[in-house]
Amino acid sequence: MTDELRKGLEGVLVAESDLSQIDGDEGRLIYRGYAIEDLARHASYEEVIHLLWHGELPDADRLDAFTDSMVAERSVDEDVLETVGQLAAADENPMAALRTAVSMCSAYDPDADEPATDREATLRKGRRITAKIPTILAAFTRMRDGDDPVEPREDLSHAANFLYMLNDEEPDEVLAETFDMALVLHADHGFNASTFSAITTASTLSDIHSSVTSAIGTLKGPLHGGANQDVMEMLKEVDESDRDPLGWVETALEDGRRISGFGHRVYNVKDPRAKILGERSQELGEAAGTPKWYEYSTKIEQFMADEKGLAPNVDFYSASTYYQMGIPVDIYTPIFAMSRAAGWIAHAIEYVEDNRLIRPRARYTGPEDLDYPDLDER
Ligand SMILES: CC(=O)SCCNC(=O)CCNC(=O)[C@H](O)C(C)(C)COP(=O)(O)OP(=O)(O)OC[C@H]1O[C@@H](n2cnc3c(N)ncnc32)[C@H](O)[C@@H]1OP(=O)(O)O
Ligand SMILES: O=C([O-])CC(=O)C(=O)O
Repeated sequence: MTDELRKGLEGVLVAESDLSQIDGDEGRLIYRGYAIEDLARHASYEEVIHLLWHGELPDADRLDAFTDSMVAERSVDEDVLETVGQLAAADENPMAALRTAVSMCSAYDPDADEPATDREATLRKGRRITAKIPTILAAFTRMRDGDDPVEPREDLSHAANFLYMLNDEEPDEVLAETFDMALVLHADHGFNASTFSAITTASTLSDIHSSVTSAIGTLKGPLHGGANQDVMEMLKEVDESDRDPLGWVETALEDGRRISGFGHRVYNVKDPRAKILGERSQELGEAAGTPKWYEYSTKIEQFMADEKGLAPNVDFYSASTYYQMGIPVDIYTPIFAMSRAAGWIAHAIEYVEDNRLIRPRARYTGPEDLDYPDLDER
């Protein structure tokens, strides 16, 4: 036992994993050996899920069978949809609504009672969770606007089907491909905070719905996945202020604010995902004649590098990319969850295969040897 205190578990090695590797000094990310740049360019989200869950990129037949098995699970039980509608009517936070709905899905899962050590049952449950999240999120978003949910389609990819269910309109090729790429980029990232939550829950041999529910709650925070929404709110604030982005950021830093989308526990350089999303944000802005979001972003990026030595993380350029795709700002973080579900499930399954209960300790700094006072003496 060591008494060295590592706040935030920084740099502490707690497990071995075949899933993803991050080189924080070189700005490199790989999923099971494949560079994120290659996967973003060539792989669909379905291929990446297969890679993470089954250890290899599928051949064409396997990909078809895997895609069909995901498509078959897109519909959500009526009771869950009704609850989602109630949460929408109550104007619940979208991440909180997703957390509740995913948790509720376990009541309707045919494998709900199978033990966590049953890998195949956990995979089936994980597949259902991953397939249903887009349906839940699209329904929630529509219902709070007073619109009816749109039934999933079987002939569209995971990414295109979500945009279709969100807008009741089939997305064009650029939108579908951009969204698919965003899902690929967010699918896994080592032992980040939400994945660690998922694993901590899994390490008690609890079920995969509980792991994903824990993880959604963890991703929601502004220091983690919640930052993508904050970035867009910042860019809009800059825009509405009519100030130069540099002046705006300078004031924010002087006020002691953190600039969302910058800094990272592992990357000391620009996040490779931010590079890819930045290019896409620029392309979308040029195509739509709205280059200002990308321009604000690059100015802020330069300023943060010069003044703070901090580089953008994945959340910085996903924000303007989603904005230019017409996606509502407060569902950016649930979209992150939609993708990361694949990584959470992969890690939970991998961890349980060589399980050890996660249970660190804290150094006690409170008082000792107090005399217990009677109620009327306090
Ligand atoms: C998908 C993701 O989760 S990516 C991360 C998304 N989160 C964000 O973008 C939120 C903004 N970023 C941050 O708050 C942090 O950079 C984190 C939480 C991501 C990483 O934090 P840590 O590794 O714990 O670094 P820590 O918080 O100790 O910061 C180190 C120093 O950089 C500063 N710093 C870090 N990020 C920022 C930022 N975004 N804006 C301003 N200053 C920052 C801190 O103030 C600190 O300075 P100090 O030593 O003078 O006090
Ligand atoms: O790895 C982290 O700490 C945060 C992150 O970038 C992610 O989860 O994608």
